[in-house]
Amino acid sequence: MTKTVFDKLWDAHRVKTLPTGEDLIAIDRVFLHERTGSVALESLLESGRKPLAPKRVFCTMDHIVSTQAGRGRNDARTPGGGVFITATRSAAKKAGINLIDIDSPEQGIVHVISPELGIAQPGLTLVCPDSHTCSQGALGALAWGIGSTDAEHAMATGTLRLQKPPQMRIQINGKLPIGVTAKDLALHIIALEGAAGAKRCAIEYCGETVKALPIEARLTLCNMAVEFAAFTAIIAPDETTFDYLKDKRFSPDEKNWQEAQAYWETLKSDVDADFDFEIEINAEEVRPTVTWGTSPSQSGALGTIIPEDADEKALSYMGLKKGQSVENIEIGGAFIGSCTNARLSDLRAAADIIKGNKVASGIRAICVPGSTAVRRAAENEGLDKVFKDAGFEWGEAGCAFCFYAGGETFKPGTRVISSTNRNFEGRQGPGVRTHLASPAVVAASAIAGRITAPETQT
Ligand SMILES: CC(C)[C@H](C(=O)O)[C@@H](O)C(=O)O
Ligand code: SF4
Repeated sequence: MTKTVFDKLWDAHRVKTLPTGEDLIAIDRVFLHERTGSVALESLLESGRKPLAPKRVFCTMDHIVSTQAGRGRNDARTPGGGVFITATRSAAKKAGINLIDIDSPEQGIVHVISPELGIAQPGLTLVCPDSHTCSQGALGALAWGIGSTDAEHAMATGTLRLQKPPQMRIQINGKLPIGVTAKDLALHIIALEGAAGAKRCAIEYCGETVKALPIEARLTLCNMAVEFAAFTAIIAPDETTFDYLKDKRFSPDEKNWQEAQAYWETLKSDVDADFDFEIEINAEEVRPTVTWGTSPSQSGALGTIIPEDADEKALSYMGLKKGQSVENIEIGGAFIGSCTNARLSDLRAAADIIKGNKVASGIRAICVPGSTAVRRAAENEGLDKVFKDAGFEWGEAGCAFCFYAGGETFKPGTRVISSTNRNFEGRQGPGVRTHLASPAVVAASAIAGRITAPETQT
């Protein structure tokens, strides 16, 4: 019988099929963060249990940590949020799991540091109580977001019961035009198919365009799968994946590398493998894309207009009109950050555009690297200086302005161009209007003071 890469990972982890029709799936790694992981960890300890395999459990501090440089990293940006940090720290120590604490040189957003440290690997199952865990499928892992109760169960038993999801193949062929990124591609696909378009499927992204994407861009593409209502996304591992994983802290060492790679090479869909749904995308048609509404599916290529059938409620929140161009809308804020687009390649792309320019007057522009390692690497290249000289704030690693945590935010009503993944009402703060875009478009717009593409595109 032919199998997809997803079938291969699923079958390799199936402990048994239960009378309910669900499968009991072995979980290789659990990742936690202080916002939701602390609940699971504390509940587990309170019930008198410990993780079955503490060395397979990882925890970082990312969601509520202050990302304002120089303000003291124990200072949570949510009023009253500090308790999540202290409770997580103490529970993680008691449980004996791998804790990547606020002051660790490895600290950062879970979906940024998991690949960076080689925790996400091809062929592994990895779960985290966070919806963007699908990002990590970019490395050929079977990774998906769960709730806190399931996280507790996975830690206690090393398994989870699950109904096998349907599968969707998204084949992307053709060359992305210059200046068009994986973020534009993700927004383009979601706009075409709708926010529910992935029908709770496990998506396999494949095709020549995907093969040509570096790992950081693949992570961006898979990150947005949950905004498309997918169970998760996966990209079959290849040479790009193997090269990326060499010498990472948790990657197989030299002694075990060959054996690991030989297994990883088998993790691809058979030629005649069956999928429940198929979508084909022509990458050449993708343009720099920006959302105009309050769902990631409500977007348009720069140069197009907001459609006549646009959702009224979304337009009223966003203060926009049907027929209005998505280009040249005046902004009040710009944010480069998040697990979608705050890796070194994202910061480099933005810095290239910003270099020698100034943020337009009246605009609050912020760049928050996705991890402390990204921040360090960026500083070694002098990117922090490029951002600061242009008038950007330069933060410490964390989720920061990707989501409103109750503390600092943009002023109500501010229109923000943002490299993040969610533009729901109030996502970045009460009344804040979010336009999702690539780091390049965020950078160009911050300089222009209005939504615009980098010069290569105009
Ligand atoms: C806090 C967490 C549960 C949440 C998620 O699951 O995605 C957050 O990361 C987000 O992006 O909204
Ligand atoms: S950066 Fe944003 S989307 Fe990603 S995990 Fe943090 S809050 Fe969620």
